[in-house]
Amino acid sequence: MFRVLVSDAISEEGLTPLRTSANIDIVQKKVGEVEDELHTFDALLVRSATKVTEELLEKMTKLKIVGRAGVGVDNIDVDAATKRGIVVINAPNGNTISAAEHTFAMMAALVRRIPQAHISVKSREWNRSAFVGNELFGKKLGVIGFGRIGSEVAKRARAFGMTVHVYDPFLTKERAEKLGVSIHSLDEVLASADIITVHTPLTKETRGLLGTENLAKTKKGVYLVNCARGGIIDEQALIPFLESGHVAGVALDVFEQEPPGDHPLLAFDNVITTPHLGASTVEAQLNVATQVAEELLHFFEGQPVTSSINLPALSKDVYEKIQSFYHLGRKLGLIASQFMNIPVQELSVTYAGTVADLETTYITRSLLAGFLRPRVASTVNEVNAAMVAKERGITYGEKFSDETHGYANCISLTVHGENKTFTIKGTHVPNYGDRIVHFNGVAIDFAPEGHLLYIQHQDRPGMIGKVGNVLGAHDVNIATMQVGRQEAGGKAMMILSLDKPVDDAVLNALAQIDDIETVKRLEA
Ligand SMILES: NC(=O)C1=CN([C@@H]2O[C@H](COP(=O)(O)OP(=O)(O)OC[C@H]3O[C@@H](n4cnc5c(N)ncnc54)[C@H](O)[C@@H]3O)[C@@H](O)[C@H]2O)C=CC1
Ligand SMILES: O=C(O)C(=O)COP(=O)(O)O
Repeated sequence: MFRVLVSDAISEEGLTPLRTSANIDIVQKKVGEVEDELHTFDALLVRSATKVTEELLEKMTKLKIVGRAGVGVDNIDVDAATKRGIVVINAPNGNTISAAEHTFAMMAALVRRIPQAHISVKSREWNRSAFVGNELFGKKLGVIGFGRIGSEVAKRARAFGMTVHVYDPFLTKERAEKLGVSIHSLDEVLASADIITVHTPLTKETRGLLGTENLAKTKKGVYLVNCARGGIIDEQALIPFLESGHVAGVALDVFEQEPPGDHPLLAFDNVITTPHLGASTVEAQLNVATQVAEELLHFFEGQPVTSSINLPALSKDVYEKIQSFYHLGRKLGLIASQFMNIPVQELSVTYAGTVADLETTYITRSLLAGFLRPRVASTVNEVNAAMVAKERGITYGEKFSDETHGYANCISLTVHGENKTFTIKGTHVPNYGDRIVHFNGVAIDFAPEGHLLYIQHQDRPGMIGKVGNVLGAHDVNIATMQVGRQEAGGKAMMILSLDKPVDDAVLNALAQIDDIETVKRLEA
């Protein structure tokens, strides 16, 4: 049974896929109301209200996944989640249209002073001359951040006869042209726009993007809209620009602190606000809740999730193609790590044959997780493998080659430690399974499964019998045995698959046999 804590208001209808699963128990409570049970939840579903801090994650010891029913994950400590191997997913496009429409509604309301006029009429006034506004038609709209929402806002602006100037350092010229907008530098947008709307995520780079210095570069009489995240426009910096009339008006759906309390900006007649309503439509809420609920189900069923913030994105189709290699990668990493039980500096993975055309990033992450697992006490999986490797000073890289050694596909892992290098190669044979085909310089063929024993020895007659005798004397049954050698009479090896793990006494007894150089226990 998986336990899901839903700690913000999430569409009931959207949660249906989770509710109909017999294996899932949903608890809809605020974090503060379930303090004693936090360690029992496998998943946490939130919107923007719950702050998913490192402290909270520390208490949720069983947590495997955080789902954000919406876009912005600035309320989630993604690094802290990644460090713990917790997947973070969001619903990136379910509320795009609602947020774009809300932005447009705010922009129109701002330039036509609709909220102020509304309050006036409700106060039994009829003062038409006090609410003369501006047209949107013919104006220049500066869009900062041209992702999903920014581009939908631009489409609507064009329909209103506005010219759109975009600043987004990650936007390609081709995409901008396709959408009928022109790309400019930030300074150009600031200097030319009659209205500026921001649609970036809140990051280190975008916090305070419109602060004193940049606000001073805007046109006198500019209107500003923030329906993205509080803090992209610096609230304190804005005050003198409103006081001087340089900024003609501001529309804010979001604040640095929500709710904003008795905020000085609220005292300005030309600041209009809504309480973070961009995504608050029946349609958007149903979309985002359904998206995260379905993703959560996939996750619990062991299927890939496609909207993860801290994992390479993987569609079901791609997952099905890489699944076998993903397991092979894990085994290669696991075995190599035990064999090289010394500090290592570098892992080099080479893909050859059919596997080289697949989404290898994910396979490498799996291999890395397999490698790190015997070395770290905490959870390590594809989510945090890269981070854990970095913390431990282990670098890794991928290469591609044509050298398949005669197999349809081949993954080769070379581990570099101090004064020692180890290479293992594996292949996946459809309908047969994973095979290790090269181990420590010797061509061999064995399945990376169960309790394995590696024995390196000199190639002499009678070695197999001697090993069999020792294992028999210790009541250890041999399931399979593979032998290989570099050359007749030279370095040779055996890989045995045993019915049970062997203890140190057995290893010591084997190591006593003449011509045996190394004995290692490997669990796969
Ligand atoms: N008010 C509300 O209820 C809602 C607010 N949002 C917020 O709207 C914002 C945009 O959401 P989406 O369009 O879905 O995200 P998106 O990820 O599709 O687009 C963000 C864009 O910002 C650009 N960007 C990143 N750093 C930048 C920088 N330093 N300068 C300029 N551009 C930069 C990116 O290249 C990207 O094109 C997010 O902050 C999101 O949290 C989203 C939905 C509802
Ligand atoms: O999706 C987003 O980024 C939003 O800002 C929507 O926030 P909400 O889910 O309405 O708290």
